[in-house]
Amino acid sequence: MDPFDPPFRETYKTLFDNHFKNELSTKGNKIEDLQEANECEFELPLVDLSRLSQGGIESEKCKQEIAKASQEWGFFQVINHGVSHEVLENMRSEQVKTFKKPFHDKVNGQCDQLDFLAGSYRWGTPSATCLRQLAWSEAFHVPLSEISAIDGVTGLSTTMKEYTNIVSILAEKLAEILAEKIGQKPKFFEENCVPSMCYIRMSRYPSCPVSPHVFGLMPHTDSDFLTILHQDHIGGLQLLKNGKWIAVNPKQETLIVIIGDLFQAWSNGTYKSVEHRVVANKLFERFSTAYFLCPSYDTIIESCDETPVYRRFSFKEFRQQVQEDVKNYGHKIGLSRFLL
Ligand SMILES: O=C(O)CCC(=O)C(=O)O
Ligand SMILES: [Fe+2]
Repeated sequence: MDPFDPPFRETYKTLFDNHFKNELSTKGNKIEDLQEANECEFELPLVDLSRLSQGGIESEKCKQEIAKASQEWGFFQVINHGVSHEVLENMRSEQVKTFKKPFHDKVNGQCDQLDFLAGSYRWGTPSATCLRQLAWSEAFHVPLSEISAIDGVTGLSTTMKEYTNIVSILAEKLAEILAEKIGQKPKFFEENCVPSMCYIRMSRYPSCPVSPHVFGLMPHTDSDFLTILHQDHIGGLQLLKNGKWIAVNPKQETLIVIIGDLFQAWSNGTYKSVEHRVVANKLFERFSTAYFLCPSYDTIIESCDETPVYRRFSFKEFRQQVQEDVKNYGHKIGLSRFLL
């Protein structure tokens, strides 16, 4: 264990003790479905976005691929997305440096010249009642408004600004294409997705000696419109398709697009918000950066279909319901709460 790692073993000692005591009596008790992911015959769609600027039939075909992947997979990869190699690399190296600060400085928000990160640090799962619910990861969860408000004095803040400026344009462009394909107003995102609600999550998954007994990140769906994810070369991200977990293998220079719950509701179930998770790695640490496209709290999510599957709700209502369910049941229930 490195000195900057969160104290997983000490803090969650009771969960570890209970788990391994039970394991001796029941044999196994590991995350039993982990093996399936590698035996996958499917290839996650890969969309070349350079065709969007060609106009005409190529651009139209590209838009159709984006919509099809969002319907069939709720997950796809993009290349030629407009985020340069340099921007991706800078973001990664600044992120690595930040996570390698002493654990207590990260918790107390006392990282040198990184005051804007204060209060944004998360690690583990405070509500976990068993080892399977413990996320073996740490993250900085930073609203865009925090980033834009700071003067770019440090490497990290300048790099984050640069990164989010360009990724937010990409997120909005993809969202507009998806809106157009279901007959919703493409301008919706420009009008409703304000920077104070969109955020970036920088994650680190330390190497995990007790893998496969814990996840890096538990199975979940994203509570936003869509997420743009950049993962490093280690791997571990998986998505659920037809009841099977499928590995999203790292591919250099690609970004991953994940459809969130709000798009599923707004499209009346046409686009899918699928479960995904991160498997902890025994030997290597892993880094990822996720950008979440979210609307303001009072934005109403309502399908334009004549026979809606979900009742209309505000984003605030959705978030409150998720928080309440997590508190009462230990996990998110999500969109099924809003079914008609
Ligand atoms: O780190 C990853 O690959 C996935 C992160 C993720 O799913 C999330 O932050 O919601
Ligand atoms: Fe996610």
